[in-house]
Parts: sequence; C-alpha cells; structure tokens
Amino acid sequence: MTAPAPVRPVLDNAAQPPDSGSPRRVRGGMLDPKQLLLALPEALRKLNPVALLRNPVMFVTEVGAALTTFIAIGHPSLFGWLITGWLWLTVVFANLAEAVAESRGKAQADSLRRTRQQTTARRVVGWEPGASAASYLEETVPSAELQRGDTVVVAAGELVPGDGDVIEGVASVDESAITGESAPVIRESGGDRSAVTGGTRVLSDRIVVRITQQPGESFLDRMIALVEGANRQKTPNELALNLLLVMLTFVFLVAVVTLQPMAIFSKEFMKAAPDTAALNAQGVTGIVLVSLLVCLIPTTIGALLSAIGIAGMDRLVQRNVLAMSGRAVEAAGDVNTLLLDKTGTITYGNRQASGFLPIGSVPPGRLARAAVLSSLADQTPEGRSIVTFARRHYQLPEQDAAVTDGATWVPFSASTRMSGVDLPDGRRLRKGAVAAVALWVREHGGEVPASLDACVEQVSASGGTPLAVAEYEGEEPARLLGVVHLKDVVKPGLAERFAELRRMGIRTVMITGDNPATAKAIAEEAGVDDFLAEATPEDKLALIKREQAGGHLIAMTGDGTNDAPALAQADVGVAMNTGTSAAKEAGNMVDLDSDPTKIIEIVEIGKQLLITRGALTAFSIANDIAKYFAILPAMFGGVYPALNAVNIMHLHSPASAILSAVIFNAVVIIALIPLALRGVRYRPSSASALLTRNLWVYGLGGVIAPFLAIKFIDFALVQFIPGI
Ligand SMILES: Nc1ncnc2c1ncn2[C@@H]1O[C@H](COP(=O)(O)OP(=O)(O)OP(=O)(O)O)[C@@H](O)[C@H]1O
Ligand SMILES: [K+]
Ligand SMILES: [Mg+2]
Repeated sequence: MTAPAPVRPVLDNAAQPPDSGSPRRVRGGMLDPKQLLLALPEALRKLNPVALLRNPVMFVTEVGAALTTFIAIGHPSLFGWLITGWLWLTVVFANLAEAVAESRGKAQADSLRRTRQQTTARRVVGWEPGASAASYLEETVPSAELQRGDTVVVAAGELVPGDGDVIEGVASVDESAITGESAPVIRESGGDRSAVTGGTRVLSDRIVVRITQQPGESFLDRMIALVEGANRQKTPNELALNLLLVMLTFVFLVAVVTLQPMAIFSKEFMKAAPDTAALNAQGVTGIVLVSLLVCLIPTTIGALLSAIGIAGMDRLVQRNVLAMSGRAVEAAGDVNTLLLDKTGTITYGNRQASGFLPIGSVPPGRLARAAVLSSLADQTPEGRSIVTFARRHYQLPEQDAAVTDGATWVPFSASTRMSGVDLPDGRRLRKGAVAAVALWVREHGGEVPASLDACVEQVSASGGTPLAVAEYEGEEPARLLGVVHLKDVVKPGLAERFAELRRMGIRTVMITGDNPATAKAIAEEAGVDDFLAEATPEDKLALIKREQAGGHLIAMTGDGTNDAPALAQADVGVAMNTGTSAAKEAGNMVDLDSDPTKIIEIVEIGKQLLITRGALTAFSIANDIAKYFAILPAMFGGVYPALNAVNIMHLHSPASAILSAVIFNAVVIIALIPLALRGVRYRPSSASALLTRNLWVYGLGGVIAPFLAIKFIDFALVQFIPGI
C-alpha cells in the first residue's frame, strides 16, 4: 500500500504562500474577486424561493423583484427595468455572500475527503489484555465494516482503520492527515492520550485499538460535514435577530403599503420623468412602492447574517479547532470563567515516576517491589512508568508471574484515585492519591505516620504528584510504605496567555484530582487565578453547575475521560485532540493542536463574531432609516413643496433618487462581504467600551454613508441615464 501524501485539512487557496508560518494564521481579509465569480453559480441556485424562505428579508426582496418584473413586462420603461435589475442583483449579492462563505469550507471538505480512504482492518477475535499474538484469531475486513466495540491490531506502517481507544501498547502516530502537524505523536493505552483517529498512520510499534465509532460516523466524517456546513443550524442568537428582522420587515411593509400620497406622487413623477409616461400611474406606484420597501427593510444585515456565522466557524477551523455547533462559538464570546484540568492540559500530562521515598525504616526495595506489584496490570502511563523506573533502579526479583498468578487487579479510577492488587497469598497492595491511600490504611486498622507529611511536602512543593503506597496482610494492621514521586512538566508560556485572559475579563481556574499542595505549586507556576484540588469528576461537574447557576458562562478545556461530564456540562467544552474519545465526544469543540491556550483564540473569535453581527446590524438599520430620509424630500418635493426646504441632497430627479437608493442598497452588500467574512477587529477591552465605540463607528457610519453614496451615484451615474 502506498502512503497517501499528507493532506492539510487547513489548506488554503493557492494564493497563499506555503511558508506563511503556522498553517492556521492564513487567509487575510482580502476577498479575491475570483472567489465571487466562482461562487456565482451557487448564488444563482440559491434564488430558489423555497430555499430563500429561510431568510425572510431576502425572500421579501425576491418577491418584490418578481413583482416589478411583472410590472415592467406589462408597462415597459427604462426606469422600470433598471429598478427590476437592481432588485434581482440585491438578492443575488446576498446569496453571493453566503455562497462565498460556504465555498471556503467546501475546499477543506474536499481535501479531507481525499484522506478518507478505504483501508483494510485486522480485526481480532478473542483478544484479552496481555494476550500473545498467537492466542487470538485475526481476520482481515474492510474498514467500512468495523462496528463499535470491535478490536483491531495496527502495526507500524499501517493506517488506523477507524476511531477508537488504544487498549494495549504504545505507538508513535502520524496524525498530519487530521491536524496538519507533521511531528508524530505518542498514543498509548490507559491514560488521557489513548484516542486514535481513523486515517492516521502508525509509525512505530503495534497497538491494539477498540473501535468507538459506528460506520459512517467517524471523526473525519463529522469534520467534513462540519466544514461543509452540512448540518449548520441557526443559533439562538441568530434566530432572535431573524425574528427582529422579520418584525421590522413587516412594519415597513405595512407602512409602505398605506402610504397615502403615493397616487398623487405617481402623477407628479410621470411629469418629471417623461420616459415613464409609458407606465400608467399604477405601474409607477407599484415599482416605487417596492423600491421604497426594499430600501427600508434591513437587507444589509439580512444578506450578511448567515455569512457572518459561517465565517466565524471557518475562522475556528483555520486555527485547527472544530466547533460542533455555532451556539458554542457564540457562547465562547461571552465566557466569564475558564476551567482547565491540570494533567495533560496545563502540564504535558506525561507523569513519570522519578523516585521512591520510603517512610521510616521501610527498606527502599520493599517499597519499590510493592509499587511494581500494584502496577503490573495498571495500563496508565503512571503505572507503566513505575514498573519501568523500578526495574531500572532496583534489583527486583523476577518471579512476578508466580506471585501474581490468580491475583485480583484493582484498576485505577478517578473516583477512588487508587489502583492496586489483591494477591493470592492474602497481601493487598494499594497505590494512589495520598489522601485516598491514607484513608484506606486507617480503614484497615493502620496508622498514618507523621513522617508521611514531609515526604508528600517534598514531592508536592516541586509540582510533582505524590502517590502513596500501602500494604495490608490481614493479620497486622495496614502499613504505609512510602511515596512515589511522579514528575510532570508545566507547558511553557502559559502565564502570559492567562494574563491576556484576565485582561479580557475571564477568570482561569485549574481543577485537578491531585492534592492541594501539588495543585498550588502548579497553579502558581502556570499563573491561573484559582484552583480546585482533589476534585473527582463529580466535583468538576458540580463546580460548573454552581458557576452557571450564578449566571456565568463557563468554558472548560480537558482531555481525560474523567473530564467528560464536565466538558458536556460546560457552555464551551474544548477537548484536546490527544485526549480520550469520551472527552472528544462530550465537548462541543475539539482542538486538533491540543493547546490549552487555544481557548484565548476561541474566545476572541466568539467575541469577534458577536461584535461583527452587532456592528453590521447597527449599520444596516441606521442605513435604512437614513436612506429613507435621503430620498423622501426628493420624491415628494413636488407634492409637498415644504419638503424642499430639507432637500439637502439636490438629487437630479425623483426617479433618480429612487434608482440611486436602490443601487446603493445592493452595492453596500457586496462592499461589506469582506468585513462580514473577516470580522470586525477585536482588541481586548471592556465590553461597554467596545459597544460604545462600535455604535459610534457603525451607527454613525450607517447614517452618513447613504447620503454620500446616494448623492455620488446620482451625480456620477444615474443623472446621465436618459429619461431619468
Ligand atoms: N495509575 C494510578 N494509580 C493510582 N493512583 C493514581 C493513578 N493515576 C493517578 N493517580 C492518583 O489519582 C489522582 C487523580 O487522578 P486524575 O486523573 O483523576 O486527576 P489528575 O490527572 O491528577 O488531574 P486532572 O484532572 O488535571 O487530569 C492523581 O492526582 C493521583 O494522585
Ligand atoms: K435595505
Ligand atoms: Mg487526568
């Protein structure tokens, strides 16, 4: 089988230089006119009125265009046809905005589709932990036939046939097909780095994978649907805004239809514009009414609303974040509190044993031996590292198998925070979080020696995780043997990014199952505002619910199975791609780069989305009202001479006033497409300062723009059209 060239999902149009650094920071705000042209067929397809019903403002515009077309056919005139043409263009421009926004995702989906190829899977039957290759049956099946719960073997050089969790082994995996990142990553059983994705390639070693997807519902499938916007739903905010737009449209519809002086106006109008004499008064009335209506209803925001939302999702994909819903993106813009789990999110999560600290007179070898025996079946990275470390540094007897034959293993769980073994000779060994093991010792008649504190202190102060090891033989009381030092490293550069979040008004809280002393050391080093230690999955969930009850919007970043309930409860749940399938299923976003500081960019994109939508709504409504006042005096000056006093525009004629306004109304959509796609710039500052600034810029801009633009169109173009 030949290796497919790694395809970046985050690819960009050819115009982008390939060496633009990070694959994410590409594609500026410039809108290539070629893109508009390419999107034109799709824009024309979107003229289908049934499809357009989703966008009521544009639907009304299309009905208006159809009406004027009718009138213009019945009573042909240049004025009638020009208005009709520009009304149709208005709808096409709106469709173009959406089509351009969508086309960006389509290109990405195409490249992902090339990654999703048929492979064969080596499915095994009768697999058991630790079984040798000879002891189970292997069959070759097409990857498409894999079911959830199947077990497959993947060896070096082979493609992972489907999404799943590693249940045995460690391997380096090339995930560039999904993440665009060429450096291989480690995937291993047991820990928080156990998820593998179909379509990625195992580079070394051999892993056993339990499939977690159903056919056709793979991560890649979902990713394709997502970037294509196939199942894009309107968000609650969009629905609310849409309702407002519908109401405005309705109000203006009623207002325009009941305009009394229209009939008188029509007669005056025909006198002023001889060309239109071909039109009867009713025809003029119809065309002018439709024009007025389209100028008044919020066509600008109606045209750009969906493009703004799609572009927001797209900006996330640019940064290698997959958002499962637009609602999550919006929520990100309003987040108050960010919860991060410690291991794997703030730290690299590769906790390795780095020392044994026996208590009192316990011989170091005995502690090491107990630690190893209790870890032999522990498939977590911590457990495996204890075995490796002890074997390397201590002379340990090799008859493990004889001692543990028939033993009952106690697997690690985030709730008990312990793991261990009950040996057939009656000995019970436990290792785990100090508080949990201390409790176990007391429950079994033992005492916790005061010297434990010093050992724990020593490990915790350095940010390490202490694991207590204890033994219980049944006759004597249980005994604490000592502490294993697990080392972890804080990811660099976090403190600055958390400071940035603070400036955005977002509080960062680290939550961990680790003890308070370790948590404190790591919290200080990472620069978070607060921390919660010794948290069980239930505690994490409760914390989120409490914060939400206080009216806060919560974002949560995590990678572990123990984070899954919290990720599901959070308003924004960002799962690390390195994490477990459970975490990725639970969250509403996946960060392919597994970078906990990515949430800053996610928040920025969310805020930018909300600001852009707000700014363009303000602009659109200000614009419509101003447009009305710009053309009214020109229209009715003949009927009500008093209006001439406020006719500051001095437009060429009533017909020109109307045509110029309709042209402006259409052109402003095209002019604002780049802004809708790129988003209004966001700088960290308080929400109210931002609001004030944007109201000034876009509100005032919306009032002034029509006066200047309509005058310009009238002066430079329309006045030269004969008969208008
Ligand atoms: N394999 C293991 N065997 C026994 N105890 C363990 C094992 N792994 C971790 N522990 C203990 O259980 C505690 C809780 O682990 P858990 O994975 O729930 O949280 P964590 O990884 O420390 O924190 P985070 O929530 O940030 O991932 C750890 O702090 C450690 O003391
Ligand atoms: K309008
Ligand atoms: Mg963890």
